[in-house]
Amino acid sequence: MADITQQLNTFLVGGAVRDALLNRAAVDKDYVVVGASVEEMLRLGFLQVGKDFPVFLHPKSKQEYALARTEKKAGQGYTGFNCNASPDVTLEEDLLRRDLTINAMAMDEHGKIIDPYNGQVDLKNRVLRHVSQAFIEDPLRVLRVARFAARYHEYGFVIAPETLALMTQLSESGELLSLSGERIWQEMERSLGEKNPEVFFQVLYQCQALKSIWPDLHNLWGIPNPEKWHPEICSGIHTMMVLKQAVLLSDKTTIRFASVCHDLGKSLTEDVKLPSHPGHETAGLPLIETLCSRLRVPSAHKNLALKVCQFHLHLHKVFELKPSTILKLLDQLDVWRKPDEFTDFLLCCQADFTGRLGFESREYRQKDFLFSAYTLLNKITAKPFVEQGLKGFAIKEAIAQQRLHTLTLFKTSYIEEHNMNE
Ligand SMILES: Nc1ccn([C@@H]2O[C@H](COP(=O)(O)OP(=O)(O)OP(=O)(O)O)[C@@H](O)[C@H]2O)c(=O)n1
Repeated sequence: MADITQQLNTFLVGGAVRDALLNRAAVDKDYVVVGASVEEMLRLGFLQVGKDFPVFLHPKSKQEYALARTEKKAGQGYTGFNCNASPDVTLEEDLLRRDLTINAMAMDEHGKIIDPYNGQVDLKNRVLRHVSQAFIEDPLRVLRVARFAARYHEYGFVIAPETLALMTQLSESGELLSLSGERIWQEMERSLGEKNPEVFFQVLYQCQALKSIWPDLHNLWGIPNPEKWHPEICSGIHTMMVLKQAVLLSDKTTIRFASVCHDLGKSLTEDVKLPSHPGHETAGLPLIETLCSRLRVPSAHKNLALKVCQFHLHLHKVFELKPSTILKLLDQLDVWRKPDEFTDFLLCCQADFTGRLGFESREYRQKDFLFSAYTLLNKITAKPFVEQGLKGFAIKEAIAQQRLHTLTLFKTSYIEEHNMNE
């Protein structure tokens, strides 16, 4: 039986065309339909999904088919659009409302590319360029361009100066404040999953968007650190270096997000105390809480970020801590109940340590030490104490004693074995 799309004039559009030309696998396929009406789509069996726009799902393939449309911004925010999806809207008109030239190409059923805004030239020259002034009608596009810059950094893409100027204009107009937290987080989390997420934040910093969407992170640029521990000096640059190191260590966006958050408290250090940052670990906690509730950041991301922020210095200094303090640290990290989060915490601390100019390939023994200590202590169970007839609180006490004893011996032998006495 013939597919219902054969009765329509359909074109593959957007990301699928772009990624096909880049020889990159596309996640979604979006189609645009020219010359059809809502009634015709429904009659053919498509399922309407768009509330604000005439977007449909193919009943079998579940791929997206949208009627060609033009849009005009009518008010503030995302929903303030006047949309015209009448059958006389042309493909070129539909492509004109799109964000970037590389996203404004279409492909017909024979594989022919329709490219009225020179997307192929920009793709070849590795340029992210807006299609028209309609770019500014959707402030989310500032974040999208930053995300594409992060994703395609490895291919050598840069943002066209005139597009960056438009992004700056949009950011400085305050329009970004109308974006919902969910939409910001969606772009941020996707960017964190890309190969060069630091480019996302750098671009947003450069065009002043970070000032609107995450002012505490923006404020880190220009905040100095002691040169001995931070030859790169600037806290913003350090944070980006940490994120790059986190990418080398893990694919998890939880780890990458926590790496970005770990030094936020430094934005609050009083000038007289600079370049040191006493108490920045606790100062950062409410900043993370506020951001996470504003952007509705998932709890796994938030919880790891809070732990890394509060305890990263404890791990850096772990060899200076008494065994009883190390045990307390393990309890505060909730390692006995959350071993996976603990290993993520260790990776974040490693990224913080190696994310400094000239420290990139330095060994971070603290991680190895604390993980080995945890593995050893985790073998201590209640069983022998139960067999001795101990009960309730006495068992807890006995386990704590045994852990302390084991840790004391382990720390001494570790330090000796690694010649770390002086
Ligand atoms: N704010 C937006 C969102 C989307 N689009 C257009 O809609 C297409 C599809 O959007 P989407 O699926 O969100 O993005 P993709 O470009 O497919 O990118 P990704 O690979 O990240 O899904 C884009 O290519 C672009 O032409 C746009 O112009 N402005």
